[in-house]
Formats: sequence, C-alpha cells, structure tokens
Amino acid sequence: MTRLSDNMEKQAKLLSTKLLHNHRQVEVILNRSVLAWKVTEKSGKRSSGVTEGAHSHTVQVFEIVAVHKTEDDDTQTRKHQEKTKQHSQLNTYAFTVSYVRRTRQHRWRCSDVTFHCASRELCEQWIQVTNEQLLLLTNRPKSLLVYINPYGGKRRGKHIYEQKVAPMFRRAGISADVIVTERANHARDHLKTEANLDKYDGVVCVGGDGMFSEILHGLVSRTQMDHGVDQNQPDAELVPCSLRIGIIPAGSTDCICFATVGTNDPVTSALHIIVGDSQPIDVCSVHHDDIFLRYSVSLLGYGFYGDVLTDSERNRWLGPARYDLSGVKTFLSHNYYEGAVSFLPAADDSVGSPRDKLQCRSGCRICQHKSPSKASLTSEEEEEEEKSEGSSGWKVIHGKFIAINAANMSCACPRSPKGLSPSAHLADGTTDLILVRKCSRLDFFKHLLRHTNKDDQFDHSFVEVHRVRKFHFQPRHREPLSLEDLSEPLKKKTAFRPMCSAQTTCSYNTAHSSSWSCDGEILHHSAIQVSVQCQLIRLFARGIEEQQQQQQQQCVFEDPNTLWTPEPSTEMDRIFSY
Ligand SMILES: Nc1ncnc2c1ncn2[C@@H]1O[C@H](COP(=O)(O)OP(=O)(O)OP(=O)(O)O)[C@@H](O)[C@H]1O
Repeated sequence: MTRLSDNMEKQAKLLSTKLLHNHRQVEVILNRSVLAWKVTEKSGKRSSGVTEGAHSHTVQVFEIVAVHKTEDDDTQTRKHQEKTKQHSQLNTYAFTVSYVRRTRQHRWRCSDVTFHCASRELCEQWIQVTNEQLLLLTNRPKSLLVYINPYGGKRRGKHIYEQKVAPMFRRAGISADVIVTERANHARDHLKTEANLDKYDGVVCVGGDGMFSEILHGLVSRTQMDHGVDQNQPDAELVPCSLRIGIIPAGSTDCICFATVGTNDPVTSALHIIVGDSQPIDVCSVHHDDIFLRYSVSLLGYGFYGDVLTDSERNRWLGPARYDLSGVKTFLSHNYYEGAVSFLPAADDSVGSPRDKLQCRSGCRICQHKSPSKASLTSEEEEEEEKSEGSSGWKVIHGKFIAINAANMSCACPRSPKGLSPSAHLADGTTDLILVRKCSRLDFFKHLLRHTNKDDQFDHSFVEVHRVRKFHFQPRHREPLSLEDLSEPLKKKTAFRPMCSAQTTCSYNTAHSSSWSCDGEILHHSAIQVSVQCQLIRLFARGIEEQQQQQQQQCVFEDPNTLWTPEPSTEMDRIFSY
C-alpha cells in the first residue's frame, strides 16, 4: 500500500465520539488503521499534567487483541459508575479494548483501556464496529493445535500455558486443542500421522528448542508426505508448510524463540500468535548420501560445538549447567579435525555478505526479496542460480578445523546477544558457513570471546565465513560403514565425491572425527550434505524489531494532526457523546 493511500485511509473515520476514560472526557476515533483517543477536558487533578492536546494515545488496529463489553461486576467500573452518576446522573455503559503494549527489551504486554459511553447503543456500536475491523484481519488464527512438553526446562510448560497463555487465547476468541506429550517424539509422530491438520490455523509448541524441533520435523515430514515428496532425495524441492508454528518458550534453551522475537517471554509469544504475525524461516535439510538425517533451522556445528553437545549429553543430570562444564572441558582439550568442506556460494548479490553488518530485522528487505518456491524467481535469478549450480560454482577447502559452523540465523541468545553470525538472515535461502581453522588455544579463546561482545568474530586470520546455499563435509578419516551402507550398491556421486575418492590418505579411523550438533541434537554421521530450503516454514513472529520500529508502533505520540482533523460529527455522535 502506498503512503498516500495509507494516509487517505487514515483519514476515513469509522467512529468518532466523545467518551469518558478515567473520569475525563476523551475524543475517541476509530479508522481502518488505528484506534486513537485524546483528552479533551482539563484534568481535575493538577498533578497529572495532562491537558487538552497534550498527547494522544494510538493503537494500531492490527495490534488490538480483543474488544468486549466491560462487565458490571468489574470493581473499577462499579466505582466509576457510582462516581459518574453522582456527577452527571447518566447511566454508563462501558467497553474495554485489550491491545499490545511494548515494554523493555522486545517484551510485549496486553494492556486494557476502558471507555464509558452514554448509552448501551453507543457502547454496542463501538464493540461491533471494532470487531468488524478485527474480523477483516484474516491472518489471525482462530483454531490452534497446542503441544506441551511437561518436562522441558524447569518443568513449568503446563503451568505457563494454563496461567499465562490460555486466558489470552480465550480473550482473543481463539480455540485450542491441547496435547500434553507423554514421551519424546510424541508430538512429532502425532503431527506426522494422526493430526487432522485441516482443522487448524497453526501449531503451537510449549517447550524448548528440542520440542520445537519435534514440531518442525512432524510438520515438514507430513507436508512432504501429503505432497508425495521424497525427503531422502537431497535435491528434492520441498513443499513449504501451510500452517504456521508458534513457540511458547518453556525450555532450558529457547534460542529459536529469542532469535525470531528478541526475547524469551511466553506472554510476548502468545501476543505474536494472537495478532497473527508471520515470519518465514529457512530450513536446512541434512543428508548422508541419499538418506535424510534431520532438518535444522539454527546451528549445525562440527568440532567444537559438536564435542560440547556430545560431552554435555553425558552429564544431563547437571541440568543447564552441563553446557558450561562441557564448554570448558572441550575448550581445554583443544581438538581439531581434518576434512574437506565443499560449498555452493550464494551467487546472487542481493543476499549480502556475512560481514556486511546488516542485521536481519523485522521486515528485512533481503528476506522479503526472496520467495519459497523457485517458480517465483525472476528469470535473471533463475539463470544465476543455474549457473552457480553447475560444477564450476562449487568451491572446496581442505584443512584442519577446530570448528565448522553453519548458522542459518544469527543464533543470538541471551549469552551471545549478537549471535554466532550477527548478519545471518532468517529467510534469504542461505546459511553462513564459518570455518575456524587450527589455531592456538589463546587465539580460539579470543574468537569465542567475540561471540559475547561487539567485536567482529570473523576478523581473525584463522576464521573465514561464506554465505552458501549448499555445502558438503567429508572428514578425512572415513566413518565406519553402517550395515545399511554395506548392503547398498554404490551410491550416486555427489559434486564432492570425486575429490574425496582422489584422496590416497583416507584411512579407517574413528578416533579423529567429531559429531555434528544439529540444533542441539547429535547426528550419527560426520559426512553430510546440507541444502538450504528457502522459507520452508513460517513462525508466528515478525523478526526482531529495531528500537526505531518499536517507537513507531508505540501507542503514545505527540498530537498527530492528520488524525484529529475535524470532521462533521454524525447525528449519532451528537446524541450520545458526553
Ligand atoms: N513427555 C515427554 N517426556 C520426555 N521427553 C519429552 C516429552 N515431550 C517431549 N520430550 C523431549 O524432551 C526434549 C527436550 O525438550 P525441550 O526442548 O522442550 O526442553 P529443554 O529443557 O530446552 O531441552 P534440553 O534438555 O534439550 O535443553 C525434546 O527433545 C523432546 O523430544
């Protein structure tokens, strides 16, 4: 929508009435975009300092959670009615608007504002017209399927959902079918085979990153099965999921929520679901030969991060502290691993570079430019893509690596506020491949330290980073062959295979290989092929808002002249306004 038409729409008032709010007369306006009110009489209380025209309050219609008649047994309302009656001898009828209010550090809260009307008709008119506007917002979910992991994090998932989330869903008129999981992979299997997904507008996951991964695998697999796509084919073009996923953080690691919302807060996440936000997310498919292993949305890490995860799994009894302990142990052991990484760089300039310092934020232009299916690429982009898919587009790097990381998003978390790759994008069809070569312990420490501060972690001679669409890794020492591998005929050669088979030094030695950590799960193969599936899923989120964006959305700002330009008042207004 252009700015001009936006402005014009802003001018068209649906309702404009003088009502009472906090015992003072306010002018309240509703148009297609905003609900706004401003005090039109001087405050009786001098200390409040709010005078006519001082400031208006504005709420975006798409951030209104609900509007309802204020119940008579509401203590506040009763008090107000008594007071009003004393003053004006008028009966009061009230309605309350619940809306999104931004607080510190990307947190949202649900605030209420109550307006008192002179008549029941006026009150009902306000509720009806506001609700009509909310019904026009077709992106809002009406029916959700909710999975709760009762054992995630501090085992508070059920409590968090029942106390903080369910009441808000009810208020917003959203119905929810709730399944409390009884075992690991319960949610994944239910989604994959049993769930009647036609009934729902979205799936909600109450838990941590492990639980989210279950939902991701269940939903993506189900979508591919329904469309007859074979996930075992590394080159298969996967079908994007139609249902959005909401994450209510209730785990010990909630990195995906943090990286897409900017905070780990159940109320904020519930509000993003209610207002029907939509954030596309790239998903990496990980294969070993022609066998599908897993999907990843955040971090694939070999070497350092793989070893930390493997070690931490042995100490699960320690709770979240196990990651610190394993981190220190792995750092001190200072292992490196030999192998070859081959990758297909993102040829298209529009995706930027991992070191361009452009952060992926709400409404990111780079991600908006991309689309989930190849069908919607421009012909130039298609040509570019085809050229880069040719054998010449692939690059190969042999070496000794302390860590090989593929960051599909920034991987920001409370401990590393900018993340492993601060400029990685959520939905541009690429992943940032970070290669940390063998170096001294002190150098590696300096690199790790930069994950926690503002310095450029790639500004080291032993670190390189590439924005890629696909990559393969082959450890120098071959993995032990599984029985499946032995029984199968020679597999189709991948772009990387000829180089590997040309190596004369390959030997059978498992002691020198690490494991891949795939979004916190250990993979059982070191040799993998990874392909980024552009915008395969969508979350109920909008990406992290810049401070400036947050301010623009804030509900209080100085006298917006355009909004308050006088319009001839309607007959209704004249009759019912205070
Ligand atoms: N009812 C259940 N019983 C046991 N495990 C479950 C159950 N429901 C889900 N899980 C598994 O629990 C694992 C961890 O869950 P979740 O991610 O919610 O919590 P977390 O505390 O963040 O996890 P982690 O221990 O990996 O940090 C998930 O991998 C999920 O498959």
